[in-house]
Amino acid sequence: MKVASLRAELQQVSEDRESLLLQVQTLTAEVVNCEELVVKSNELKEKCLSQSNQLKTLQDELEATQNKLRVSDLSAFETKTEFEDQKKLISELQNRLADAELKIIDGEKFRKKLHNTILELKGNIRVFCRVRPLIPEDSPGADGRVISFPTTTEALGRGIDLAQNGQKYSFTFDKVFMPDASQEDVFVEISQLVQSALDGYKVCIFAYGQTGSGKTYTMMGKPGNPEQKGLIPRSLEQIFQTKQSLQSQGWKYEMQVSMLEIYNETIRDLLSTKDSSRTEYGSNGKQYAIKHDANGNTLVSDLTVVDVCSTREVSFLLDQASHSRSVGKTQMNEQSSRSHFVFTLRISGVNENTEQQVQEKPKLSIEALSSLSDVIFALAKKEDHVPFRHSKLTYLLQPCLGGDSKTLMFANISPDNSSLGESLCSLRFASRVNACEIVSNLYSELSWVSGPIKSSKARRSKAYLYTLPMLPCNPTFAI
Ligand SMILES: Nc1ncnc2c1ncn2[C@@H]1O[C@H](COP(=O)(O)OP(=O)(O)OP(=O)(O)O)[C@@H](O)[C@H]1O
Repeated sequence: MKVASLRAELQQVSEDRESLLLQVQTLTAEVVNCEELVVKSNELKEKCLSQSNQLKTLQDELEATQNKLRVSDLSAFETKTEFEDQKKLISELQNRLADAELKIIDGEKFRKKLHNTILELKGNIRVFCRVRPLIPEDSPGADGRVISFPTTTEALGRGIDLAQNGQKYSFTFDKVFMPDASQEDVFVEISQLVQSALDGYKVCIFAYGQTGSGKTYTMMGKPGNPEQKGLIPRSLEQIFQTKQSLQSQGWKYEMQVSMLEIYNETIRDLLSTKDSSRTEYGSNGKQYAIKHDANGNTLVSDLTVVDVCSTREVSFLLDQASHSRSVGKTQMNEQSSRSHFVFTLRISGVNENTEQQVQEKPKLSIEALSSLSDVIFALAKKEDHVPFRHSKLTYLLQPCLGGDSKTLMFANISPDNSSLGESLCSLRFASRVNACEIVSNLYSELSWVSGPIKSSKARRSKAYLYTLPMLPCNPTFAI
């Protein structure tokens, strides 16, 4: 019984053991599972931690970006406001600029008017006297003591005295240049006239005097020596510089040059491309007829007119003309004093902004020299008939002696005593010309002579620069 009970018990124990073993197995498997789960859980934890870190970073970044966005929004707003302000300012400045431009245009018109008034007050015909220094070519023993320059307040810089046979002859001009006056000193005095040419007025500058008295030196200067450049190159430099600076105000200028020589009543085109050395003087097949149109304008037919844009181009043409003159001189076999050189610059300007014009209508006429005195004295005596048509030269000068035009005559004087007679003659003639100032203004009112020369919109302008040899001494010039 006991054995049976023990067996039963053993059986039970073994069953329990089996069951427990099974449980152990199950639990072992579960433990393994659990361990795996713990590993996984740890991995997940780590992942979670890293992701939460990432999330944190992203959140921080987001916040920073949002901050930035807010700042950007703010600055965009500020920029927009600033832009609007700037736009307003620009529009304000544009209005002010337009006002200023109008004021400049008005100011420029006013300046032109004042400038012209000043020149009119100075006289539309002015005479400058220039005494050249003694040069090695002067006769041996020559001295300049026959000429002196008064130092009284009224005559300083304007007076010149000549002593002949114990007698003193005194003259006063608008300006007297002593022998030491530089080319620059002389140019300073005429630069206002050059400005007038740019403003649309006809300007005529001519040099008068005996041979060797310095006409060419005054007008052209010494080639190859910049300090001794004459009035023509200096005027051209001023004209081209002003042309450049006026471009910003809308002005566009066009310049044309012609150069001719008159010898013995014959006109010679100094810019003709036809080789004049192979032809007789003045007879290169062209007639150079002087024509007057219905408006009273004068033209020289067939004359070469060259468009120029720079001083270099004009220098080239001046060289060409000078060469042509020297060829002509050889043909003439005469002293240069018998020929007259005429340089003409035509200036046409238009302002694209204001549609203003400064324009010259072709008007040129040439005639012989000796009639100049007849014309001047007829003007001085206020005679009904002024003999402009008597000579080519006075035809040429006709537009320059009336209306708004400005004429400047240089009386060039040699200083040596052997030239005294001719110097006296030149100064007497120059004095008579000087006396014509007021008559010139009077003449502008005589509509029968030249007709209207100016309209409010368009003006002619022309710079004439001449060298004229001396007129024959005429007792009627005596003062
Ligand atoms: N102001 C001056 N200073 C220095 N030299 C001068 C001056 N004026 C003239 N001369 C010199 O005097 C000489 C004669 O001058 P220029 O040739 O200009 O005379 P001109 O009146 O043109 O003569 P022409 O009528 O014969 O052509 C030249 O050698 C010139 O260089």
